[in-house]
Amino acid sequence: MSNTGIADRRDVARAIDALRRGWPVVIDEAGAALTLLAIETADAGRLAGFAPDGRYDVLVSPERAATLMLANQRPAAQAPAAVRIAQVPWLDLDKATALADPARDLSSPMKGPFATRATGADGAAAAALKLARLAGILPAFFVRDGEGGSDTPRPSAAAIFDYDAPSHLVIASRARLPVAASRQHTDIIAFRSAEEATEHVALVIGAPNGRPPLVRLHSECLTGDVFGSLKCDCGPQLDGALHRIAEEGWGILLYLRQEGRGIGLINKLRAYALQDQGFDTVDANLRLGFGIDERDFGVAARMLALIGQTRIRLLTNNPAKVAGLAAAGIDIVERVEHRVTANPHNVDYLATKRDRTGHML
Ligand SMILES: Nc1nc2c(ncn2[C@@H]2O[C@H](COP(=O)(O)OP(=O)(O)OP(=O)(O)O)[C@@H](O)[C@H]2O)c(=O)[nH]1
Ligand SMILES: [Zn+2]
Repeated sequence: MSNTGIADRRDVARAIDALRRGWPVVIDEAGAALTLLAIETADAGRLAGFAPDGRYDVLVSPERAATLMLANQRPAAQAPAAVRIAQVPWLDLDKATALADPARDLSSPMKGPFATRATGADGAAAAALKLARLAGILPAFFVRDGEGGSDTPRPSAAAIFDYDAPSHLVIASRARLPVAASRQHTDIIAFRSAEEATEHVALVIGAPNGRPPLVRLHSECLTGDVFGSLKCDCGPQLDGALHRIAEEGWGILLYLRQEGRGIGLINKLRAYALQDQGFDTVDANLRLGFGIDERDFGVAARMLALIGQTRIRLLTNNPAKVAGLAAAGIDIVERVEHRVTANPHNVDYLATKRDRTGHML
């Protein structure tokens, strides 16, 4: 179970809420603390309240720093948790926004030079980036050392890292759900963690027949699943997976609420805007300051364990899903290829999956 208590988790929840509203947050880490204000949700008044003396630095992710061609001075083997850009007189809200938001990279190229300095608290800085992802905002902050006000949410770095641990997930409800793809008995199971608003779902099609179930991990894609977007392959993959499982007569589709490979809908649409400028799906994520794939497949392993099916056949082309599930204790007896027909709009996306993220296509 969890390493952190209810009070810790409440502090993380309050911090996520505060970031989205443009309020400051303090992250505690053994003896050091960072006070943060998210750049995306800041405005002039909030920034003045955050730093009445006008003193602040800017904290960005290593991925964003690489795009900006900045890095903390460290041995190369020791990748920085985050990169802290020291304040210079002209680093105002507008310039900080340009540092944070790649939408303006082409129209307003960066002005420098910038100097970087030690983050002050590496664990807290790394936790800040995770908090941004949990809040669905750009991972970039105004930062000061030490205390905030007495009413400022103050989670520990450890509580932030533990916050979305798969062990918090429980089955909340199970019901019958006839679906167009299948004539077999189908159940829908909803999972919930007290911490997160998102509800993961499993469709259990057919009944155990002695063979390990055919399992598909599908990550949420609003644009592809609901609107029939042609930019990706999600819609046809979802439909194809349901039919494939139905043909087998027994299997499970996990619908994981990990929109945009874990960066959330708004950040995915920001990545799409960058793709409109010519960047591919990998570079768009990196320019935004995220990893290429921010999903944790431990959640899927936990769902399978709760359903009681930990020996499976996995429908995927993605080696990271195989590795992630195996690392979380799932026995994958077979990987089953999951191809769909390309279209003119997603042919480059599929080529990038093959060439840059190791998909077996
Ligand atoms: N950040 C980002 N996410 C995307 C983009 N295109 C699709 N996605 C997301 O990628 C996820 C789709 O992943 P999956 O269908 O699980 O496929 P996969 O990881 O490529 O692996 P397979 O099992 O081989 O299909 C969904 O969450 C989509 O929202 C993109 O350009 N940028
Ligand atoms: Zn998609």
